[in-house]
Amino acid sequence: MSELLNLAELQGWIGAEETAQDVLTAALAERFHATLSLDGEVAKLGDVVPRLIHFCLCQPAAPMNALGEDGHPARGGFLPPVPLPRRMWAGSDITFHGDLRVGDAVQRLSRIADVIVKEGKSGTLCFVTVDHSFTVNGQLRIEDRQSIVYRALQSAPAAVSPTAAPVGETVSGVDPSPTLLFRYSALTFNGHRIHYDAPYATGVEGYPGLVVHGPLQATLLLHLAARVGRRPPDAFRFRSLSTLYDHEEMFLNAGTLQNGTLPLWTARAGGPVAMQAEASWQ
Ligand SMILES: CC(C)(COP(=O)(O)OP(=O)(O)OC[C@H]1O[C@@H](n2cnc3c(N)ncnc32)[C@H](O)[C@@H]1OP(=O)(O)O)[C@@H](O)C(=O)NCCC(=O)NCCSC(=O)C[C@](C)(O)C(=O)O
Repeated sequence: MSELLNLAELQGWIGAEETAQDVLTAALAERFHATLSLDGEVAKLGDVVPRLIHFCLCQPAAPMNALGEDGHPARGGFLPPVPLPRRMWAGSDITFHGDLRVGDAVQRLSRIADVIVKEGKSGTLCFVTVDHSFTVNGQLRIEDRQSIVYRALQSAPAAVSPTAAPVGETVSGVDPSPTLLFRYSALTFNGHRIHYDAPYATGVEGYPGLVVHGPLQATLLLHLAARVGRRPPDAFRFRSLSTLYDHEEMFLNAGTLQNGTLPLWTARAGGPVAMQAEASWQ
């Protein structure tokens, strides 16, 4: 384990809670629809909105002087002060109990559920698990268990599986252009520089390009699942296993829908699985 990490101290954050409020506006619904190139009509006041729009809601609006070097709010407030600078979204496990609609006043309660350290092939990994619940008028709509991973700057590039991802039964290509990445960052009020600041992403964090957001990949996969399953899934979970960058086309793949479950994954052409996901219907 890295000498910098005091796990017992970081685990003192377990149980910390934060609440946030937001109103789901027609403007957000329209911009989300446009950025994700979704089919159908844009949701209007009172209409059900597309799933995973909740990633755009209740985001912290830290003042400029409260940001860390990576562009996220500095750690040590709600999130534990993990002293490993490279932050990535590792995965999420989401259950939809109901729909969100344009005009909803949404409340998010977030709680630090766990902090653990693992030794990965690329070096020390610190995983922070955050449980979010989204309610409207006191009614639970979404439960979302998010896993964030932190890594050292000097850690080796994550080992990339030599096995190319299989090609799905349904495949769709997306150009993860800097414009798409920027618009998604704006939708989610995410100042993380790895997605839009190429000199920082390559020179400081050592990536070969701008990093494609985990939640963007997840949202694109969920909407592919909704097309294959002919309705939005009731649950969705994903894990980011390798990184995708802006300079290579990203492929969204869906496997075979069986017993109400659909495997999904993203990959670049000839590359390994980047995000592994599963959509399920009750
Ligand atoms: C995390 C990396 C570095 C580990 O890569 P590695 O080679 O070091 O790990 P490993 O040796 O394969 O595995 C070590 C252990 O970690 C576990 N593990 C391994 N991966 C995961 C995962 N995803 N979720 C949960 N567990 C994971 C794995 O199961 C194993 O556990 P074990 O020892 O108990 O068997 C590597 O998997 C990787 O590079 N993943 C891609 C991450 C990514 O691209 N995320 C999306 C973009 S970042 C983003 O969206 C940011 C945003 C939106 O701005 C934001 O800040 O919120």
